[in-house]
Amino acid sequence: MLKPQYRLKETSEQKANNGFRTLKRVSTLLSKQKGMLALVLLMVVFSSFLSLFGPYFIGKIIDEHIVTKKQDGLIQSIMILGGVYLFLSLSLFLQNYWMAAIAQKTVYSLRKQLFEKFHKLPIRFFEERQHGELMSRITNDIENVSQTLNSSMIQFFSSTLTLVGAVFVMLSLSPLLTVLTLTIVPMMYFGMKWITNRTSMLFKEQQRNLGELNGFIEESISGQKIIKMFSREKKVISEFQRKNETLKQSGFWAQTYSGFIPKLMNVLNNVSFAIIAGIGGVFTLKGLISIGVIVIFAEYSRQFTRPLNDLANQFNMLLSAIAGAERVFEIIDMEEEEDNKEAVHLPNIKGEVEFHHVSFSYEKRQETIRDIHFRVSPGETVALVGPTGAGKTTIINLLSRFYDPDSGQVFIDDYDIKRIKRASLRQHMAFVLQDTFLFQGTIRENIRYGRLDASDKDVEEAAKLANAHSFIMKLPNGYDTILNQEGSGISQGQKQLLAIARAILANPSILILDEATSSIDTVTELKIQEALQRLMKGRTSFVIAHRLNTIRNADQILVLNEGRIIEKGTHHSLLKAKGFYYELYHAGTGQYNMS
Ligand SMILES: Nc1ncnc2c1ncn2[C@@H]1O[C@H](COP(=O)(O)OP(=O)(O)OP(=O)(O)O)[C@@H](O)[C@H]1O
Repeated sequence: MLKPQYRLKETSEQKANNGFRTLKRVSTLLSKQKGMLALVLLMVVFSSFLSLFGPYFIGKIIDEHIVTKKQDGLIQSIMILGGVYLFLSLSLFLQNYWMAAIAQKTVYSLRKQLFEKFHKLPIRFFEERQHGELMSRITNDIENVSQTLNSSMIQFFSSTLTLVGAVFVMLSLSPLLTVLTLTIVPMMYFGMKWITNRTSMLFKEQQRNLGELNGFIEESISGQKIIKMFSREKKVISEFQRKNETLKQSGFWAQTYSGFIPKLMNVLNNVSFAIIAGIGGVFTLKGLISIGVIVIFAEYSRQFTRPLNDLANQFNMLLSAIAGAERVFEIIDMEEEEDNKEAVHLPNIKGEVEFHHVSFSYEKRQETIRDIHFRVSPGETVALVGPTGAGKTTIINLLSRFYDPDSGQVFIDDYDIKRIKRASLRQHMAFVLQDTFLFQGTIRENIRYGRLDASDKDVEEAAKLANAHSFIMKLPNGYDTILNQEGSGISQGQKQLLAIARAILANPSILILDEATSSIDTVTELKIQEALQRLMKGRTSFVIAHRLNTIRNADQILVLNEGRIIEKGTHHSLLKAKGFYYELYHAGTGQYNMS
């Protein structure tokens, strides 16, 4: 396995640049919904204004009606105040409603793009990466972006506006009291810095521990059978307890420190209130400001400590969403497995295959196969044999264009397969592999995967030819029995019969068969052999062979060792030659030992 190559080390400057670029890209995505976005921004401005105007108006009411005990117009003012808060609520509701729509549309299209991209990437991409990690990009990372778009965008703008607006109004009412009230800002900054320095480290540790614990849980659920087989339950539970304990410890400290934040904000709010009440009171007595101004200040100071706190939180969320979006874009930008511009559809073919001096390596430093050269006539069966790692699967990978040769060519009926559209090429092939992959769905749907437009009758016909019909009919719901991905409920051999039915339905000219190494009961084995004979009849078949019977019947045996074809011929001619094949055949106790 290759190591993932996308984790290149970045300098901090590159990181900032990338972050900025990602942000720009997200805004381009958002700008597709300009109209709605403009409405949201309008509502944000409106609500920020109203949330500043409310306290200001309360202050005015106190000065004009309460302090002076003048009742004229008081009712009207209170009604206006009621209206202000009503519209404030309405504008908050609307901005959330529209923003949720924008965010969901954006992540919907991002998710769609990413999923479609997965299907355009070469198989190499998936072989080089952990599947769980790829899945987390389409789930966790996109969710991260979604949450930030949903909440942080609005909060970011409204916090900034409220903050600027509050300071501006406060300055216009009493510059001196404003400066005194703002003295808590540096205290807040240093206090928050002290806490976040500790929490950011602890949260990372908590995430890491959580990841480890989740990985361990996943592993022990999927490995339940083996755990039970070896009676390792106690060991697994004690290992789990150790990881759980570590998570508890880091979680405890992360929560404890981050729990200080609201306490600190509370203390500082009280300090600012004390400053405003105390010093504001003195100013009022000296006639410098009115009582209403004290009320306005008290209310505003509450309003700007909150946005300051929000902004810090939003910034953290924004950073993690950028990281998420970057991981998503990274895949969206990857080079696709594209067909040649002149690539053609493969018409009906006879099934002649030729490898013309083909060499290939998965990794640059080591050549996997070298100068592979052979020709197969239509309808022939070719057995690929050789020790493990000899390159048998690689030859199949090249024939089906999961990879392309570094040099040399592969021909099907005189078409260089590089000039054939991949999908068209694979339509002429069917695969029966060791590990049959079943999708969640009915048996009928799973067989129909071979040819989607096949009728129920075709499906049953194929199942009969594959010797699968009788076991299917014995299942409680027959062809409508639902299988899960693991195909639990049916045996290994029965899974292979289903794979053969699929291949029969696909009716390919070229067949690729990776024989199972696992032993299957003799009756099922006979059924498989019989079904395979029917399937292979009249088709060019490539068999990664493990069974003596298959090899004996092959028209051609290619003996591979260390990436080269070292011998070629039929079973008899190769035995007669007394070379590598002969050695393999007689290896050890005279048992057949091909892989
Ligand atoms: N995706 C890959 N990336 C890098 N190296 C690979 C990859 N797949 C296979 N190899 C290497 O290429 C060589 C040939 O592998 P291949 O799978 O073709 O062997 P094989 O003959 O099919 O073996 P087996 O019988 O065990 O399946 C091996 O050394 C293997 O380690």
